[in-house]
Amino acid sequence: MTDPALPPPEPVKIGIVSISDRASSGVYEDKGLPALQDWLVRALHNPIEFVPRLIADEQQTISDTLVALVDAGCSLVLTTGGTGPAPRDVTPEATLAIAHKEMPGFGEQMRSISLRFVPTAILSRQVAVVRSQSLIINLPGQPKAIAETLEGARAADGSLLAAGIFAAVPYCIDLIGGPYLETREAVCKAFRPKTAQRPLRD
Ligand SMILES: Nc1ncnc2c1ncn2[C@@H]1O[C@H](COP(=O)(O)OP(=O)(O)OP(=O)(O)O)[C@@H](O)[C@H]1O
Ligand SMILES: Nc1nc2c(c(=O)[nH]1)N[C@H]1C(S)=C(S)[C@@H](COP(=O)(O)O)O[C@H]1N2
Repeated sequence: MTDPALPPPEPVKIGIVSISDRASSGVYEDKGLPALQDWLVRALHNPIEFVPRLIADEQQTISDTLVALVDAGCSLVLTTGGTGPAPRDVTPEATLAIAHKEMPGFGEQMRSISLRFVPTAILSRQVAVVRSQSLIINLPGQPKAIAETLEGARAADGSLLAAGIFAAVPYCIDLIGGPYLETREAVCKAFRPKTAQRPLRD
């Protein structure tokens, strides 16, 4: 049971960016932004202000969009799409171009989790970086890959086979000076060292 004396969760601004030539030009319906939004609402207790962007696979547009979202105060920016090897897949290059620090563990863990779902997981060149007080993470373009990489792989009984990368996101955001993110344990159990933990909400 949640202690009623707990202060309310801090608000957080999150940028969500769907990068797809076809979705951004109307060839197909964008499923990236709804998938990102749905998962984050399920996973977090914090009130979220989403800043959504649907853009084409153009390196400069992607970099400019990421910088604008960071400047607008997004503590977290999640992108989906454009991480593969095709000529128009330039999301990692656009992300690294505006990085202050690279965070290689996120990409490594996402590829490792994703190999439990598809052998082509190794084709994703996804990266994560810190820019100012914002963590930016690339996710693959397949809409189902969003929950897979954020939440992890589960056995039929619901137990975790591989931890999703979101478990490490709240503490990373603590360390770069952002709001205290509180996750719903049924979706994602955030890990923080004991000294950084506040009372759990559920
Ligand atoms: N925003 C999206 N909405 C719905 N489905 C998507 C989206 N992005 C990707 N997909 C699906 O995932 C597949 C792989 O994504 P990928 O990012 O490689 O797309 P793509 O082949 O480069 O084309 P595009 O950039 O035009 O979406 C796509 O072929 C499509 O079926
Ligand atoms: N979890 C997960 N990861 C995944 C996939 C997937 O379906 N699920 N698709 C893979 C495929 S087929 C490709 S080509 C790469 C790059 O995808 P992108 O260009 O859409 O970002 O992500 C890979 N990673």
